[in-house]
Amino acid sequence: MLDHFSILTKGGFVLWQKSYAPLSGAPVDALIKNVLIEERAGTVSYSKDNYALRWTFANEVDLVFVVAYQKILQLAYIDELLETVKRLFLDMYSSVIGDNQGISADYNEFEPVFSKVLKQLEEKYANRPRAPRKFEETKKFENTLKGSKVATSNTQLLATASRTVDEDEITKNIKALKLQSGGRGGIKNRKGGRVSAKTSPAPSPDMNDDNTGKKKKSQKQARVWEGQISRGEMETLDYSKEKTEDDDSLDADTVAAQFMDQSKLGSKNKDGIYEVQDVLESEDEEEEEEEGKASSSSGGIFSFLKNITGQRELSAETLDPVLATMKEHLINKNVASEIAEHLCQSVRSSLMGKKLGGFERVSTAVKNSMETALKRILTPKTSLDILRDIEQTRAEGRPYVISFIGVNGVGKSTNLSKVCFWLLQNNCKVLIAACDTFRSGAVEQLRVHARNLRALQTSGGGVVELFERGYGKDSAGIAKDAISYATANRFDVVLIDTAGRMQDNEPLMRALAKLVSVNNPDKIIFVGEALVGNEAVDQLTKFNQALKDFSGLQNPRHIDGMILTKFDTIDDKVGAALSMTYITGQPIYFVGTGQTYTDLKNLRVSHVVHSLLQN
Ligand SMILES: Nc1nc2c(ncn2[C@@H]2O[C@H](COP(=O)(O)OP(=O)(O)OP(=O)(O)O)[C@@H](O)[C@H]2O)c(=O)[nH]1
Repeated sequence: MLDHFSILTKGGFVLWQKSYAPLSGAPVDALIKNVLIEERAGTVSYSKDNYALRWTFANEVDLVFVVAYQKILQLAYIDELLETVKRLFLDMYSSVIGDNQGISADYNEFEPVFSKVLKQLEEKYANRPRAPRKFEETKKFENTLKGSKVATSNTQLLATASRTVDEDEITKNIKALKLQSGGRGGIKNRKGGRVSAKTSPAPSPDMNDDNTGKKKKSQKQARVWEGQISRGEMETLDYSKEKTEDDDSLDADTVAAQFMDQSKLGSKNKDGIYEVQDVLESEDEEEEEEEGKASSSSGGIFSFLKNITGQRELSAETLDPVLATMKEHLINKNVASEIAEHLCQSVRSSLMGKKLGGFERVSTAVKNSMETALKRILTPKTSLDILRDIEQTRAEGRPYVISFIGVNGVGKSTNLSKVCFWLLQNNCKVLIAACDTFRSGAVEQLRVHARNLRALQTSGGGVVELFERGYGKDSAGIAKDAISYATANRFDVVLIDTAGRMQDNEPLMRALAKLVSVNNPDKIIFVGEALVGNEAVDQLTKFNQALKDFSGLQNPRHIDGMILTKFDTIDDKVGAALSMTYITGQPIYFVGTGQTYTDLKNLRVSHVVHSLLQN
């Protein structure tokens, strides 16, 4: 028995609903928020707490039909119920569902119709062989069907009645299994999701230079992992006792000349807040956008779809070729293929059955729908105003804590330092906690940054200090000590630098989850390269999973946002911005655009959407 059926407008207004049991935890609201609004409608089902939810669209009138039932139940009639109810409801009411989507109409007469349909379907399916859910069951089921008993007595039943549900269910199960075994492996093996850099990295000075005028031979030394370091080495590397303050005599102008680009400096807004620059739109971008608006089917933006001509009603036949082109286009822009597929499915679900007006083309409808979907995904759902949050924690008498996490070499330390520069420009007192206790050179790298930033700030308002305890020690403990020190000494912000780690390295992921659960930072920022392709899905999913699985907390934390680095190397292949936002549902706080402290920028949604959709 099902628990609930709703008929809603796509805007979330309920036209008609029927509940057979009180619903706990608002599963339909969760479906709207997490699936329909987040452009995940291309998926076939959604589960929330104990409920399974399925739905179908009537795009011609912008309605959604949703059914909720206990997920332990195997209700084979759900698909047929949804389709039948949709057909009958539209037969009865399509004339009243006009411009205001039938919000004021009375649907009481639908109640007996619905009940009758449900009863008939329940009876019809009661006598069928059960469609299995798991693959082992599917196999058994297939064998049973092939076996003499069922084969002789149920051949006809299979050929007719079962077709709509059981066979489809079996095919779906088998397909799902293939996807599980092949799909995930595919992502992992296809590390080559990377795109080649079209523009070379900015020829700016390397921030890892020790400022002596000589470049280090190599930027990094070999990583020394926990357990491999000898006691002697550890003592040599433990700088916690001897603090080197003598380097504060650096001249601000010299450092500025090397590590800042005046032309890239942000500016103060009317409230006196220092804001970093926006990623610059390409010179002809705005022009093209106008062009695209005026004539989206002829040249310029979206012309990659232009050869596909339109027809009156959108069907699988008319939509699929356009969506296939769109998917390929998104993948070429470096969107993870899995996500390009989900998105196109979502757009497909929202367009099927829709009637095209006048001379509207299929490609224009797909383009418009995709543009809306991209904007919806990329628009931040939480505030990006870190400075306001800092004000709040300052009032609470504690520092605001941000931890920077991510895989190796993506630019965590460098971009942490750029964020520190931005905070210093906003008069904050910042403590950098050197919690990469694994890679030799990591602490010294931060020391150079802290020294440079201090030098740059001699005329500014902020203050920066480094909290370091050397190598080989528990990073969670060091972060804790740093936060206590910052609280006692009235720092506004603690920036925790963590060791880079691969998402499959369980011991290191456990250590990260511990750092997070012990210190409960205000923000967990994932630092990821804009170059990453399919690998983005695996990295973010596994980092989030580890924070959940290894935290030991009842309410585990997750990634709160991202910094996308090396944005200067990707030209218009901005797909990683979309992939990362789609997977986490969290915003991109900044993008890194080079190797100086002024190479930190804001990323505008319009810029990403435009770059993704232009030729
Ligand atoms: N072009 C470009 N290079 C960057 C950017 N951000 C960082 N880098 C460079 O990327 C390299 C790695 O940066 P790090 O900050 O050491 O990376 P990390 O993630 O801290 O490294 P691990 O601690 O080893 O995990 C350095 O050479 C940086 O200068 C960026 O936005 N653009």
